[in-house]
Amino acid sequence: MSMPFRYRKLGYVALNVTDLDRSAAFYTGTVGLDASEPVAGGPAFLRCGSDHHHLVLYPAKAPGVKRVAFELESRAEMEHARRHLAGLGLAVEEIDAEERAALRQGDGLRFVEPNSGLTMEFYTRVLQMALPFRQSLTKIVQLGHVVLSVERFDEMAAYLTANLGFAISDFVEGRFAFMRCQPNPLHHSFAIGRSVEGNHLNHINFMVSDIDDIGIAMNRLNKAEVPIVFGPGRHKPSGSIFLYFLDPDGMTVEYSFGMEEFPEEGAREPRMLEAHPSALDTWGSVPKPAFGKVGAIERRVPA
Ligand SMILES: CC(C)c1ccc(C(=O)O)c(O)c1O
Ligand SMILES: [Fe+2]
Repeated sequence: MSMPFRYRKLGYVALNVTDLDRSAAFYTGTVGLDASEPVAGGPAFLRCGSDHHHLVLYPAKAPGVKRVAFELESRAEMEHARRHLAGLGLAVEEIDAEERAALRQGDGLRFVEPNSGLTMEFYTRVLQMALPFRQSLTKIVQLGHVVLSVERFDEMAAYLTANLGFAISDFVEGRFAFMRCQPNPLHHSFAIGRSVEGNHLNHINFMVSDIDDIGIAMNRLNKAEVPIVFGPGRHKPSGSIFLYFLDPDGMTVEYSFGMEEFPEEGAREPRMLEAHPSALDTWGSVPKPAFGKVGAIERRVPA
């Protein structure tokens, strides 16, 4: 499997939200992230680990994904990526000094994935916070993955694997492709689903360290009247136990516990799983209609 440059991990997701204070309060007070700075007028920098941010909220007219950012292993990998992306003919934009300072990042480049219109960012250095993530509400251990619904499903899966260093871990036939950013071991840090109604966010995921976090979250969310839209259940592809709910704009958020990991060498081949409800939940729950529906992919205006 070719690796044109080496990823470290899914770094952060930038979301557009229609009421910044309401969403910041939700992601801290209900989801359990910590704010790294006072929210003020935004963006709001939220974290679930030592990095300065894993979720960045921007005030906007419509909810959606502004960009998805991946951390690369080193500055040398950043150079490899820069050259590789230029060779693909992508217009690569360096993040300017002012924005890098606001993001507390040492570097960063952005480009648009041509099939989905998603802005992707690569970076290597982000401020490490002095105090540990508090896990005050639930034991979130990391930002897990992002899933998009896209019309050019086959083309995007082919593009990401042929050109951007992703490897397919599993398919659900014709419906979903789950991808790891090599050599990160997680079954998927990014996935796409087939859409017939435009390109949009499906969900973002936070991984928790304990199965109890899933059950406790279900009761906490029900008490707070947060709509639960799928689960609890267990995903066949990664083996994780999950619960999905809606944020104040109707965007879908997932908590999950446990996930298959892949070695860098000798990883198993991707499976083609039958498109059957039990491939998504072996426990038998089915998604509510609001699952994975809200969140436009922001179209980037070139500088
Ligand atoms: C239903 C969604 C797209 C889904 C399916 C399977 C997994 C997994 O195996 O972990 C997910 O994380 C999902 O979000
Ligand atoms: Fe997921």
